[in-house]
Amino acid sequence: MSTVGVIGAGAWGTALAQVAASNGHDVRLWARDPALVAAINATHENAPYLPGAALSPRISATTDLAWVAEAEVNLMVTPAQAMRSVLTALPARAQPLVVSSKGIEASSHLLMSEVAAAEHPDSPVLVLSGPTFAHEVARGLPTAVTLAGEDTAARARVADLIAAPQFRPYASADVIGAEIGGAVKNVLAIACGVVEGAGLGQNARAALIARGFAEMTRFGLAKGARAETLAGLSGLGDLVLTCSSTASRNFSLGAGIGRGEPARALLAERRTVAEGAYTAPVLREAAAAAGVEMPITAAVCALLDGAPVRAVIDALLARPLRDEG
Ligand SMILES: NC(=O)C1=CN([C@@H]2O[C@H](COP(=O)(O)OP(=O)(O)OC[C@H]3O[C@@H](n4cnc5c(N)ncnc54)[C@H](O)[C@@H]3O)[C@@H](O)[C@H]2O)C=CC1
Ligand SMILES: O=C(CO)COP(=O)(O)O
Repeated sequence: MSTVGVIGAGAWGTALAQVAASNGHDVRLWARDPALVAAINATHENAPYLPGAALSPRISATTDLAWVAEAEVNLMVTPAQAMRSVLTALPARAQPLVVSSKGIEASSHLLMSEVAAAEHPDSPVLVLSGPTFAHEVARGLPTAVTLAGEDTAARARVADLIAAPQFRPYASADVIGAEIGGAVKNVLAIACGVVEGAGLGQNARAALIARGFAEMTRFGLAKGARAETLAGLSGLGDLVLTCSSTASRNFSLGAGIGRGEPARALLAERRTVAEGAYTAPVLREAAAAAGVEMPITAAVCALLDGAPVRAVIDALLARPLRDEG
């Protein structure tokens, strides 16, 4: 049995820790908050972020990043905008880093795998992404993910550590594609939430998923992603999941905006991260730089900036008619 490090003890990091521990591995789960660490170790529950999940005693929470860095593999699961600072503090070893967060760095427009490669050039970098609500994974419900990485030996080793009948990693070499799907779908999930909150109906939501997927594909292809990755678990799969359920933080943020609640207030009252709110403005800039049209992303940005819901929807619907392809 091995030692697996998980860096970031929110809902997803904790669920991934449980996956590795259920496979018999010792798990070192890093959090920056000593009170959370103490509570997880005392109660075997992460009550603020993953309430109700009984955690394996093989999971040891810690604030000691150097101790976690000794693990055979480290899963990186902090909020995207915190990823670089945590990677900078993480002692450099040559072991694999598995990026499991979904977002784009605001200051650099870099994907998380690019940030990881820049900070830890000797580590193989992989991406784990897909339709994975943390609370379902923690309950052991069937889940499939894309595990992307160019280093086939590292990818096989990571798959071996985390795979279980109810947690199926599908291998891919398309790191960029796996990341772009996860980052973009968070923005589109906000848009789908708006449709729900504003009461625009199921037809509109399905149209938004399909046109959002077209938007994700245009951007992904421009950045070097493969079409089949975008149509797979980490792209379309995750888009469908998060555009369909209030269990998605991004969708529920959008639903509040759609009901007319101010985005700023909704974000201020949240403890958990809705990555789409941070990805949207970065994505809009990155898309403009790549010459890619992303009208739904632009609409989400306008709504996050406080534009009235009705005006934003009317502007989207008034766009000139065009070919679907
Ligand atoms: N929750 C889910 O179902 C899934 C989440 N993800 C992704 O995983 C990443 C983490 O999300 P969750 O675990 O859900 O977040 P969360 O909202 O449940 O918890 C965030 C965690 O990050 C910590 N944190 C906040 N700022 C930090 C900083 N500056 N440095 C270090 N730690 C910091 C918080 O204390 C908390 O422990 C996100 O990118 C998210 O998109 C991916 C798949 C599923
Ligand atoms: O990424 C997720 C599921 O795959 C979680 O989505 P939310 O962050 O919108 O809750």
